Amino acid sequence: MSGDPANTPAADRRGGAGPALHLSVHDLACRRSGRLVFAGLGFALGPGDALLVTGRNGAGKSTLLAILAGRLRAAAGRIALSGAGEATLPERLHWIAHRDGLKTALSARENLAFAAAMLGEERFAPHDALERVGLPHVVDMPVAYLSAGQRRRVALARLLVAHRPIWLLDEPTSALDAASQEMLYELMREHRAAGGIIIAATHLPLPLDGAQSLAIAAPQPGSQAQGAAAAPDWDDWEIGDVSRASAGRRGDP
Ligand SMILES: Nc1ncnc2c1ncn2[C@@H]1O[C@H](COP(=O)(O)OP(=O)(O)OP(=O)(O)O)[C@@H](O)[C@H]1O
Repeated sequence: MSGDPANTPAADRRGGAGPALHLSVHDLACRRSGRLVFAGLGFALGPGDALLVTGRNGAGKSTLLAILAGRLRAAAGRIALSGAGEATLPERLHWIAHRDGLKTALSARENLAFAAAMLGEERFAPHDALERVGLPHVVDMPVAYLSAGQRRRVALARLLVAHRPIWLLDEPTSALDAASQEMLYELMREHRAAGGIIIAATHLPLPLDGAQSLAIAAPQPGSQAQGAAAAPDWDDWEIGDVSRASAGRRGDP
């Protein structure tokens, strides 16, 4: 399939055949090891939108992404997803975390084939995705033999082997040289032009035109995470439907 947004059908530009996807977060709070990490976080994103999440080390940027990915439970708040049909939020997103999640004994191609099989909605073939991130020469090399920047690029190639309309990117430029950063910026531009949503946690400026900003600050002394985490329920919610509260899925490891 072509990666050129101009060749993408209108339904695909909205992230699928259904209605446009919207994601909103209201009054989100998180505790880790009993300590309140953040409280009162909120934002609303639609097709083509981007959110830059900033904050000092330990502010909770990765924690926010992990909650959205369904890996951590929020202490309070609501996450509303509409336009996803029967799909859950974790089923509609890619999460490129600090750890690359690659199997070191497998080749780059095998890692991407595995990811495509796991994620479904196949898009680029593994070889084509590796070509796109500038790594056609390492397709059959075990990931253990790759440099940090090459491994990061293989991880980023996962964005291309399966279609997911929401990208969660944690320090996406980490270990990338200048040319690879430009490649990533182009992928992000194409994704947004095709109606995708990007949430990026970063310490460095990223060229995401018109992006919203969310600066996570330390919670005020005495602030509370009100309410209990609800059971996960990722139905097709309407934004602002406050009667249907949700939080993440699992407790802190
Ligand atoms: N596995 C864990 N168990 C308990 N607490 C954790 C765990 N991992 C992180 N934390 C705590 O959660 C808080 C938020 O951490 P997080 O990694 O989300 O911060 P961050 O803003 O992404 O930081 P950085 O800029 O350093 O990447 C920190 O206080 C950290 O100590």
